[in-house]
Amino acid sequence: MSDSPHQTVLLNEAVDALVQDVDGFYVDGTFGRGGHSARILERLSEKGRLLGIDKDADAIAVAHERFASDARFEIAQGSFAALAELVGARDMTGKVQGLLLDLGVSSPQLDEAERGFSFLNDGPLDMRMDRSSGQSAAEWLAGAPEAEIARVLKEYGEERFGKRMARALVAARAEQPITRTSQLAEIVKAANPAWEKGKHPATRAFQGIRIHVNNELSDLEAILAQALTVLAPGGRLVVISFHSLEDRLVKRFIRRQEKGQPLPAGLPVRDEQLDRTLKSVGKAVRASDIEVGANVRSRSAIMRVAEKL
Ligand SMILES: C[S@@+](CC[C@H](N)C(=O)[O-])C[C@H]1O[C@@H](n2cnc3c(N)ncnc32)[C@H](O)[C@@H]1O
Repeated sequence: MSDSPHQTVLLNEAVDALVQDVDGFYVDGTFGRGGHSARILERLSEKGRLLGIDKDADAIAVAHERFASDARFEIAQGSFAALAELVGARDMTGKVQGLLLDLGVSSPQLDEAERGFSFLNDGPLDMRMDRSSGQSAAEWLAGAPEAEIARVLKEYGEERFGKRMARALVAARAEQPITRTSQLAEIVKAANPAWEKGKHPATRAFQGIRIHVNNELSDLEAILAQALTVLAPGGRLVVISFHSLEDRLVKRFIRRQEKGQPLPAGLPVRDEQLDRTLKSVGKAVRASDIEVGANVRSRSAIMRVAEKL
């Protein structure tokens, strides 16, 4: 397991927005290395409780090590898409005071070559946050039809040369299986005719494949819907996203819940009959210049907060 640290992004901003009741029950859906969790626990009283969730066995090991002696804390291994079940099993449905999501991968996941997330460090082409289930990136690339690869690169990687890269990957795998991150990076790099300034030419392709392999967008959609049932009235949803696809999902979800059920125009409906479930709190928050200077990963972070009505 990598012992490289994870620099927590928007630490004060997220925890300030999240914790409104120090005796409450909170969920950190993306435990990572516990940066946000540690700060939440500092804020909570003896009565407060925190449930951490992570897909990654390394994160779970850190949670046991770091917070074993804190009776207010509990960790669950699995996808945060199982939120309603995890909260229900603790008899806390409708009673959660705050749910935090700090999406994407942690620095240790990226830095450890063996995890296969990085185009900079050569390693086995894995990219799974949960290595005990699902297909690795290498397994997926070995069998996926060209059109599916192109769609993943284009939709999830927002890679405009997705089709061209998919063609190159299919041609390359006919010669030799693509099993290393360096192989993937080289093939994609050679198929990229217009390198963006300041960006590795394989950045978008790696992002797209990672999102696909980990079901990142469908997990996010699933947990957002469940947040409405687990949160208590006044409870907060705090989401930190790192790319536009995630942020768009979060922004649209909050907007839809703020507006309530769409009704035919002209119906004589009072405001309170609209079935609104959330109200957004403040504007989207970005990392300060000081934070970006100290941690380049925070540059793309955007945090949105909403409160259950
Ligand atoms: C950016 S890191 C969180 C860092 C954490 N806030 C900290 O300060 O240490 C994201 C973590 O969420 C986990 N993760 C991402 N998607 C997940 C999902 N759908 N279910 C459970 N864990 C997930 C990853 O394994 C990773 O450990």
